[in-house]
Amino acid sequence: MKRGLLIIISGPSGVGKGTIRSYFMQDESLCLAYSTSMTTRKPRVGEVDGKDYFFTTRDQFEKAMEAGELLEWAEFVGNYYGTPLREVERLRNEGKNVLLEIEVQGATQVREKCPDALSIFIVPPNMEELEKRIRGRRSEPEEIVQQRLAKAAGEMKMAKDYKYVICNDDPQLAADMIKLIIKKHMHA
Ligand SMILES: Nc1nc2c(ncn2[C@@H]2O[C@H](COP(=O)(O)OP(=O)(O)O)[C@@H](O)[C@H]2O)c(=O)[nH]1
Ligand SMILES: Nc1ncnc2c1ncn2[C@@H]1O[C@H](COP(=O)(O)OP(=O)(O)O)[C@@H](O)[C@H]1O
Repeated sequence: MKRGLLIIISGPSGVGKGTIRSYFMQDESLCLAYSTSMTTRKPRVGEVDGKDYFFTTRDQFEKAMEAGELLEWAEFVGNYYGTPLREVERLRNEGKNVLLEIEVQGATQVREKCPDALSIFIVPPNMEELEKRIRGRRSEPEEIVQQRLAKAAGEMKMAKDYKYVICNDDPQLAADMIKLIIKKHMHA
């Protein structure tokens, strides 16, 4: 069986990564599996442990890191985030195209380890719209929103390292473009 692709999707907090994903994730022809990350961030209302993230303590996270259980990891606005390696390998060996929704430092680590990973960066139409979206989500206190927005400008500079850059103006259109990109690489 052909090994599945490794697909990285990055973009600043609030750009719409999760929203876009909900438009294409269930498309069976893409044969996708979402890699659930580990994080020390507290769950948001409605987030499910083991589905959205594996919510964990700093201590447990550091143990996983030291044991070499993570494909990549990074600290983002005061919390650790990382990708459990074993599950990614298992799914790819089953032929699934594995989607990593990770920030820019982690993406750099994955590209170094897996140069054939397919990478996509999502940008907002403009920074005012990004601010509107992250505030509109009402998931973080003001202080954290400020920190995430302050990080966004630096993250946008990393877009050049990605194979594709997509603007999330209309989420359906952005999802359709991602579908086309994945299909092209599946049949390459
Ligand atoms: N490096 C890395 N980044 C991750 C991982 N999981 C999530 N992230 C990124 O961490 C950042 C913060 O995620 P989160 O707190 O869920 O906020 P959101 O992206 O605004 O919904 C986002 O850029 C995520 O893409 C991971 O396993 N590794
Ligand atoms: N194209 C879009 N136009 C307007 N609002 C959007 C668009 N895409 C996402 N949103 C909204 O922006 C907010 C952040 O989206 P989300 O998917 O949580 O971002 P991310 O996963 O990148 O942090 C949500 O409230 C979502 O409904």
